[in-house]
Amino acid sequence: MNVYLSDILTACILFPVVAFLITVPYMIYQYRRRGSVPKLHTAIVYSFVFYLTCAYFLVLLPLPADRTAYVAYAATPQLVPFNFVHEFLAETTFSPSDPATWLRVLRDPYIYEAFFNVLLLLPLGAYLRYYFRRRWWQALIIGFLVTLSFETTQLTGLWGIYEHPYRLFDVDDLIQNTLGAMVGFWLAGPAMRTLPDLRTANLRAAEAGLSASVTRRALSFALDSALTAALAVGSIYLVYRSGLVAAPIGAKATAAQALEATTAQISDALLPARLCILIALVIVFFIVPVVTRGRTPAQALLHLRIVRTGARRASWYHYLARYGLLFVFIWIPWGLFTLLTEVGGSSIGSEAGTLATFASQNTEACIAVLAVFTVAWVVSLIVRGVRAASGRAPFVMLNGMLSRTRIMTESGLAAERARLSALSVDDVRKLEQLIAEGGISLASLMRCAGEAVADEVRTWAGGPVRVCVLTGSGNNGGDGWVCAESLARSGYPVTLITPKTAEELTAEPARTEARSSLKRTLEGEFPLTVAVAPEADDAARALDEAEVVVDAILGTGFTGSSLREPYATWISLANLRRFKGPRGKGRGAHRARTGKPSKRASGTTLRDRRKDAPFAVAVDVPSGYSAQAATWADPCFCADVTVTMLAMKPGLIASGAERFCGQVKLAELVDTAPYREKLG
Ligand SMILES: NC(=O)C1=CN([C@@H]2O[C@H](COP(=O)(O)OP(=O)(O)OC[C@H]3O[C@@H](n4cnc5c(N)ncnc54)[C@H](O)[C@@H]3O)[C@@H](O)[C@H]2O)[C@H](O)CC1
Ligand SMILES: [K+]
Repeated sequence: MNVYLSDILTACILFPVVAFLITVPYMIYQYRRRGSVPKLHTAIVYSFVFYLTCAYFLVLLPLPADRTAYVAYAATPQLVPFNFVHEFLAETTFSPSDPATWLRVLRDPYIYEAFFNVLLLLPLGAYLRYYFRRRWWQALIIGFLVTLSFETTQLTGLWGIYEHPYRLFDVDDLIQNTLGAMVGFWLAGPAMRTLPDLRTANLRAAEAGLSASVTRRALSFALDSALTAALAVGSIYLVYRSGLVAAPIGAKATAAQALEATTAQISDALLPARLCILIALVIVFFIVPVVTRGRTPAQALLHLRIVRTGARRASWYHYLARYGLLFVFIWIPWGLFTLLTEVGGSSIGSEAGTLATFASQNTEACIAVLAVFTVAWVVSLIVRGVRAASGRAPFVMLNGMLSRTRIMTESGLAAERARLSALSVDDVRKLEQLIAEGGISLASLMRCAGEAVADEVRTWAGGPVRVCVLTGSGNNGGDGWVCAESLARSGYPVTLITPKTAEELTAEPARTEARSSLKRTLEGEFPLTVAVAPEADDAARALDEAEVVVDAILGTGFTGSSLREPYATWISLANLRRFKGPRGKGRGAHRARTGKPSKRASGTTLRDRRKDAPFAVAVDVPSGYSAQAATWADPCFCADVTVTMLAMKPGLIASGAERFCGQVKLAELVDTAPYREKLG
């Protein structure tokens, strides 16, 4: 026991630091991928690394005194399964009928060691289910492999470092540890009902990453400044080292010599150093952005870009104006300050003479101006920073305003450009025709559209979860068929709900795609459950079981102000499932039976979705929502993400669209630029 405790104590002191160092690359990866570090994920990864480090060291320690130490009890592996039960029964005085012996059981080494062995891998099982979203059999295999690695490390004397095994290879440890992983896995299930859904946290992190936050920009400026400083210091060192110019004060100068040097001498000799600083600034803040079309080195690292207002590409003079102004603003208070401090100096340059005389006569006034300027600058910076942090306004600095430039994230820029190049629904149809005339068939567009939605599901789910695809009888439904096939092929259990058989569909290419997909699944190429015009109860069951719902009922072909059956019921059921939970879990039984639309269920925001709600993806546009007019029917599908095809549509970028569309992502499917030109 003491061994365990002292090991835990060492771990408590040392491992938090080690775990943090291991977590840092993860944070950098997340920052670059999503543009923000998801706090919850980072905390979980940190705790996981910390736990694994502790667990491994608990297994390794204590080490033998020297490399050749022979540990007698560890020499022969214990290969009899459940040996600890035999040993316990042979030695124990425990009797179920005698309560006085009950406590003794807990103090029996066979029992508490078994208990600790189970406890050791219990967190692993929980992490595997909650964070890594593994299935039970995957947790079983991983749990077993981890414990096997523990035992083998002991058996091989830390992989040959020690000449003999120093801890016993015990098959019972394997059994108990693996059991622990499974207990953790099962306990995580109920716990997950109250724990936050990490996949939604991912969605929020990606959303947060769209905007160039103040912290991200401050970090980028700090990194660029550090790089500039490094370049400047390096080049100054090289310049003076080369002997081409005299150092301001000779390396071997005495203090007296240094004091004798006049301000002018120092100023002359400092000129090359000042030039070095200027060149470093020009390289980092001008030349690199020109070469990379709008990114300083740190901005490239943090996925930021300088653009003109309106998300247009900036030119070289924009970078010059932006950073030129910034450094002028930074320099003004500094220059004023220098001027003031140099007053009374013996040799002020003639050009500064008049100013200096003025400054010497009005020192207090100059200090006041300097203070007011600096305070106003800092206060305005803080005010704009706070406003930006609260999401009320983008963080625009004065130099940005004057140079008409902005800093945006790469993902935010893509979203903004997509928003600015939105097309009306009619234009999207014309675009489709132009693309088809250009040689890319509508069927292949449909395949790309379905794949784009399937990719979105895969990114979110991270593993094969149960999916329910709701399809309509038009081409939006066709996208749904392609998506269902793609997911089924990657091992996702998919149920596709359709109002008609594939044969009865009339829209093309949806009919052809649905028929061939059905043929392939009937031939056994991939498993797909197809429910044709199911009863409301059956549809509800499929939705209750699903972890992802794909809405491919209606797209841009939706007309009117209400939905016809069976779509209205399906959408109500999907919304009910997301906002009220599965049947029998707080949802009215009568509503569950009839699938009667609930007014409250539609048009609720992401915040109101249940934690265990399935992830909802709308294909092109949520069904019941007008992609053109931004009006909606009751019910209207509420999505977490809408994957829209070819171009953004006016309804998707209208204010309040988020309520139904969630996050809107553009799937361009093909390079639309040449066809847009033809569209005029
Ligand atoms: N055109 C292409 O090749 C591609 C299209 N893509 C996807 O297709 C849809 C647009 O398809 P379309 O067939 O024009 O319309 P819908 O599927 O959205 O709907 C038509 C279908 O819906 C019925 N309907 C209309 N209004 C209602 C209503 N109020 N209630 C019930 N039913 C209604 C109508 O009768 C028709 O049967 C587009 O959004 C894309 O998702 C591909 O992305 C690319 C190729
Ligand atoms: K849809």
